[in-house]
Amino acid sequence: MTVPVYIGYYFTIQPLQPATEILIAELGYAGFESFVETENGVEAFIQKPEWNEHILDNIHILNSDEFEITYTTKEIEQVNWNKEWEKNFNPIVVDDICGVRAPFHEKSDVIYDIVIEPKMSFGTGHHETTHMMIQHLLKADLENQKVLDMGCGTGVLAILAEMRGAQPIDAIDIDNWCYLNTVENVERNHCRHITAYEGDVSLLDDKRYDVVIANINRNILLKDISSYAKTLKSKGQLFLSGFYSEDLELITKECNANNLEFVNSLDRNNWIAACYKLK
Ligand SMILES: C[S@@+](CC[C@H](N)C(=O)[O-])C[C@H]1O[C@@H](n2cnc3c(N)ncnc32)[C@H](O)[C@@H]1O
Repeated sequence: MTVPVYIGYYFTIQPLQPATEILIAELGYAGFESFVETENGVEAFIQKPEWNEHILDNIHILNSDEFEITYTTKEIEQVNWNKEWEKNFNPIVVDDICGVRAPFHEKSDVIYDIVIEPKMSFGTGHHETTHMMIQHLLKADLENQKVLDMGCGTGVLAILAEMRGAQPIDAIDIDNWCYLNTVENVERNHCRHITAYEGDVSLLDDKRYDVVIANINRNILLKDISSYAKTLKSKGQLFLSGFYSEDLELITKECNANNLEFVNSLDRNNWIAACYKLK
C-alpha cells in the first residue's frame, strides 16, 4: 500500500477551549483526518489529494472574535499515527454501559467493551455524532436484525450492533483506510457477523436491511437518503447523524419524501442523531 502524503496544519489557539473542540469538529467535516492536541492548540492533517487552497473557507471558528487562531502548514511524507493517537486517545464510556477504548487501555466495567485502534479513521466515540449513534443503538432492538453501517469509519457502530445481537451486518466506507481499519477492528473484537466493503450506496443493489446506520455528513445524506430508503425493509429503521441542528428540518423533509417518518432525535453540542422509520 502506498503511504499517502499529508498536509499538516499547526494551529495556535488562544484561549484553548472551547475553540479547539469546535475547530476539530469543523476540520473533520472539511476532510481533515487526524488531530493531535498540543499545549498551544492543535495539529490537523489532511491527505494531499483531498486538499485545496479553499479548504479553510468554511471553518467558521477561524472568523470568531472570541479566539485568536493562527496557523502554519507543512507537507509531510509520513506520520506515525499510532504514536500520536496513543498519546491522545482516552477511553470513553457511553451511558455507563458501552465503553470504547484502545487495546492498551485496561478493560472497563461495562456491558459492551469495544476495542478500537483507529489509526486514520473516524470513530472512537469521542465525537458527538458517534456518541449519540451509540446511544441510539443501545436503545434499539437489534436482536437478529440485518444491519447496514454506511460510512463505518473504524467500524465502531457495526461492532456495537453485533454486540447487541444484530446479524448479519454489512459495513461500508468509501475510504480504503477505513475499510481496512474496520476489517482489523472487527477481528480485534472477535465479531463474526460483520462483512466490510470499500464503496458507497452503489454497492447496495437489491440488498434489504432491517436497520440502516449512516453517520456521514449533511450533503452525502441528502444525496443518499433515497438509496437508504430503498434498501430498508418495511418498518425498517434509519439512524442518521453527521449534521447540525439547523439541518434537521432539511434532512427530515428528504426522509419524508422517501416514505420515512421522523421518530426522535438526540442533540449534543448542536450535532444531531435522528431516527426515522419506513412506513
Ligand atoms: C463521520 S465518519 C463516521 C464513522 C463512524 N461510523 C462513526 O460513527 O464514528 C464518516 C465516514 O463516512 C465515510 N464516507 C464519506 N462519504 C461516504 C459515502 N458517500 N459513502 C460511504 N462512506 C462515506 C468517511 O470515509 C468516514 O469514514
